[in-house]
Amino acid sequence: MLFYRRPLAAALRLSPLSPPLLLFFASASSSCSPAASSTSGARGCSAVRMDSGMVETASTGAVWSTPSAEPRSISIGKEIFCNRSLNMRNITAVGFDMDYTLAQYKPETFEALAYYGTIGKLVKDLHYPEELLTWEFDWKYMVRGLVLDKKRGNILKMDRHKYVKVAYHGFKELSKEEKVAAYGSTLIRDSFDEPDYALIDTLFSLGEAYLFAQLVDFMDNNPGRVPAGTDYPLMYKDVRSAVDLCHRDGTLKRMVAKDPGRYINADLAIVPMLEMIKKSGRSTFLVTNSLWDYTDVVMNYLCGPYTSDASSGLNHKWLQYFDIVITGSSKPGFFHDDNRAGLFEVEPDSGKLLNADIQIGSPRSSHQHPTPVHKVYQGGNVGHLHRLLCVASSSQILYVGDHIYGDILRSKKVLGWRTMLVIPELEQEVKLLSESKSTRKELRHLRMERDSIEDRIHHLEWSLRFDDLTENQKEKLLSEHVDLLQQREHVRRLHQEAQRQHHQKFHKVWGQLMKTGYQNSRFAHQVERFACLYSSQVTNFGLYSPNKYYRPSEDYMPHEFDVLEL
Ligand SMILES: Nc1nc2c(ncn2[C@@H]2O[C@H](COP(=O)(O)O)[C@@H](O)[C@H]2O)c(=O)[nH]1
Ligand SMILES: [Mg+2]
Repeated sequence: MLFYRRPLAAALRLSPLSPPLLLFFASASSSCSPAASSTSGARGCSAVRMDSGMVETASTGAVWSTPSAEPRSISIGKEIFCNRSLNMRNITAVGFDMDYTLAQYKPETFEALAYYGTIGKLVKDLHYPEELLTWEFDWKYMVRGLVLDKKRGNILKMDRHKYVKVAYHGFKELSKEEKVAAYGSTLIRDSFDEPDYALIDTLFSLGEAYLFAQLVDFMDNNPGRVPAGTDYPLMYKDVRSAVDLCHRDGTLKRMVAKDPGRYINADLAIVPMLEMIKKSGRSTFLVTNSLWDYTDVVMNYLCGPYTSDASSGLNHKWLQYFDIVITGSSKPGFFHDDNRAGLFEVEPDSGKLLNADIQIGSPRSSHQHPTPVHKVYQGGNVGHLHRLLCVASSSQILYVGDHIYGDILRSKKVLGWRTMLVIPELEQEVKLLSESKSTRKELRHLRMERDSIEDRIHHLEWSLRFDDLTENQKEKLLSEHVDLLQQREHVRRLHQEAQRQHHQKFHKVWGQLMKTGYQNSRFAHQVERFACLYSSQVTNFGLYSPNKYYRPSEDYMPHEFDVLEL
């Protein structure tokens, strides 16, 4: 049966500020009291259950300043790692992103919601076959840092030089030859960027990447069953539009508002961390792309144990922990100086937007609290924020976010903000890494052995070129050569298998997040370049002194590894 394409349904073009949506969240508020939240949020417990298998939420609520008899040690999975030195004494304002930074979504429920919502729209609005409704989502399959090749229907993992090291067509792994044929040309180095490629650089994108792979497989095996005229890029576009709509039309947010604990990990350490920052004399701010009504739902849930009483739903008390809140910020555009987006004041109870005809103080030097007239805004740009915060220099701002492009790259590169990237996957990665010391040693030995055999082979082949060898000598060298080739093949296989097993401990398909083979992955490279600090959870920030001087570890070049026996 053929399904015909029609232009993207008008339904896929809702305005982000659609009034019904704002109204919906205003009326949904009563269902968001702590009493209405689900059991999985573990609210009120002294520790939070690790639901996702990926994220261990911080969670006794203890912060650095909590009095304790013994000095606390920080487990490696909760450490803050430093790429570029940062003295907190120079920081006068600490800002936070909300989604996937303060609010850690549970992928098994939240991303599943996005996945099934997207399929619903593909079938209903874009005439994909109903069979898609029976598909299932493996939320652990895709990882951050992957790149989708929209034209070829491939999913790629690259190293820091943008060499494709792992590649799948749908769910079928490409052979080495196929990889080289598609991506091996060193003359035409692809940038692997939009519009032909899509970067899976936020946890929000895991579902759409998985669905794309499923659709590629489906189309290959059932060419007549996707809407006529559909090819891989168009399929990606359809998925993207449908995901986008799920974020805008309430498919996701309505469900989260009904039961935040089902979709978001509660984290009792958020409020103590924010309080500690404020007590240290710094301003705090929130800049999120979410609109006010949803921001209020999520923040009320996250700060709820400290601010809610039985009679109130969304009481906005969480606002006390922030000096400025900017919603609907449209990052990364927000960070562009030439962004002319208007700034609106948000009236918290009604959600009404008013023109922000504000009297904002001029920049002051250091450690002075801003005294803005209002607290909650929508839109605007970084210039507005600087004036609201009264910072003298952008390097006095530390911003914590989860999205390299949306939160970190531009804010650091162009504005000079200091940045911290939240990478929930890191907790598991460092744990496995610390357990794999002996395997890594073994891998290094195998690699050295392979190198040494290869050198002997080359030497032998060189010797065989000389004419003055007797037949006897030649025969001996040739038989040694055969032996060495066998040995090399043996060690190569051992090494390859050990390497494969080592990577599979991290992820069955894509391996270690921060590495591809021996090289840093493209994702790791971006973390290194753009994030001053990085850590598994935002609340790890509360485990350190607010005046800490973060210093990077020593850099090493390849020659130093051998000389220093690292
Ligand atoms: N319209 C779309 N919105 C999206 C998409 N992916 C995520 N989102 C929304 O962005 C904000 C992220 O907020 P922040 O706090 O991290 O700045 C949140 O409301 C998401 O729902 C998308 O593809 N389209
Ligand atoms: Mg975010």
